[in-house]
Amino acid sequence: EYVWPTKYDHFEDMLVMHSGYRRFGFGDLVVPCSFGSNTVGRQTAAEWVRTAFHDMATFDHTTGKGGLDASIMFETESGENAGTAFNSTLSDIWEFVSPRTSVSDMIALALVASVASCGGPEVPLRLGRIDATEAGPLGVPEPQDSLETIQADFDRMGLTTEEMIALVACGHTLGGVHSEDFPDITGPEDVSASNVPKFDNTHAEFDTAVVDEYLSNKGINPLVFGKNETTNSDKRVFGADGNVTMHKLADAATFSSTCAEVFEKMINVVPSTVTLSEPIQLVKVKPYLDTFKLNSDGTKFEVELHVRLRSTKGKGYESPPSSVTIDVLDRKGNRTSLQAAHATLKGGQSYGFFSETFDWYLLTTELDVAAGAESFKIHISTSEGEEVLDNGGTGGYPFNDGVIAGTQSCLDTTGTQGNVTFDLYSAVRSDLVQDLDGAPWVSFAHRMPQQGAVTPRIVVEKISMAEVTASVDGYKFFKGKATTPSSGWSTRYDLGITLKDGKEVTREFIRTPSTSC
Ligand code: HEM
Repeated sequence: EYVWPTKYDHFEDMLVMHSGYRRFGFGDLVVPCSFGSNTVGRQTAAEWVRTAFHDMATFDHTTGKGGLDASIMFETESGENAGTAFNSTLSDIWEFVSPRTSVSDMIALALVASVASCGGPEVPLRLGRIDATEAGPLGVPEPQDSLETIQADFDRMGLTTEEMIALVACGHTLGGVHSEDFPDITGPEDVSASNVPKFDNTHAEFDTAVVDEYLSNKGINPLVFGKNETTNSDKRVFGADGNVTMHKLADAATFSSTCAEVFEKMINVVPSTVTLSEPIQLVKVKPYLDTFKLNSDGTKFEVELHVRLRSTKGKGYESPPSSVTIDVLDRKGNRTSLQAAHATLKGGQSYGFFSETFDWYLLTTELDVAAGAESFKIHISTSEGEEVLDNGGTGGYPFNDGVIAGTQSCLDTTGTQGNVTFDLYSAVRSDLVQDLDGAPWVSFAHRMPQQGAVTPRIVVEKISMAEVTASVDGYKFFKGKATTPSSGWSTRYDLGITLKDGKEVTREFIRTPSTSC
């Protein structure tokens, strides 16, 4: 059962909240499938799918090396990765990379989002991929390769002939071949950005056209019907088992379910040292503690709390609850019920792929610092009765009032050329200060440019904080300094304390401040 918070909460947000209230906008780049963030002759959704394949295609199942590990970042100059698609995909996902999101997990998400946006099936998404720090071996099949070579490549990746056929057909239902990168395939007559012969007549629809056109021997796929037989690799691949698999794939439902299976298998091909999470499940009731801070005189906690209810047909609260109440437990054992209101901006709803809808409730309140804030439960009243959610049986959703982000945190741009310094403050509950094992800390995620790659690397630095003289009743203040290249100033940090009994209390994934010191 889901217990809040998890390190993948942010990922689940990116996966599902594409429009409406509190949208994350990751899907915008591939919506609609035919355009997205396209430029002439380029289809972003197709590029994202191709990038996932090329990154994964170097896997060797005998050594467990390679696979979806973002090593493509360092391999874009190699011949088997012709075209600008890879760097363009990596630039697209750049701003979403964080200490909680590896580039390789983002590539997997990119595939899932593209397939969804183009009308394809839901591909389950597991997380936990770890990024390579250098180029891996080569190994992406190329159009001029013989069937034996291509089969040997897929065999090395741990995929059967049937899976090979399906994966190529599922991939090549989108996009086409760029004349600028493959003039030998498209012909020398018109080599231009806009000349991109497509794999089928519906290149922006995730459908069986690529299969149908192949089977009827009447189509436009440049890797099937190309004048140059040498580069007709799709023709060789599709016919590898005497068209048995292609005939199966001609059925729309089979095509859809098979593509979901082989895509899932493809994005889960990871180095043997990586353990992936369970597939991300959409959470039915999810809280967001957006603000939890001390007011100016330190007597109150200022709280802004959202609750997101899934309202997707058949999967959530289809008719709006009559009330959503937050039941707050203070440190003295007292409970207070506070009513959350349906959010009003953009109708208080957000939307995702596969007709997902969510309804948002908001509570803005102040709580007494003297009483403390332990945890909260969520009460939801519907026509069927009242439901009390206690965070998957844990007794409540924690406020974690042991460590609070200091609002004094600020950005100092006057430092060394090209760098910025942050003064980061935390408030630590006074009764915990005597139990500290070492100083309170900041875990700061630097976004460091990396040589040979367009995507930065996340380097996490643990910084000790020192006590400052200011304090309020119940809390002591600490300060730490982090310096980072100004190009990567917008990042995240965690605050934490380690107690003598080994327990850690943290407040995580805080945005760096933009106000100047
Ligand atoms: C034998 C294996 C394969 C070969 C030889 C091959 C070859 C190619 C070539 C030459 C292109 C044109 C690239 C460009 O001009 O930008 C292409 C595009 C593409 N490939 Fe493959 N491919 C193979 C397998 C796959 C697989 C397994 C997938 C996905 C699962 C895939 C997905 C795509 C997509 C989506 C495009 C369109 C890209 C765009 O329009 O920008 N390919 N492929």
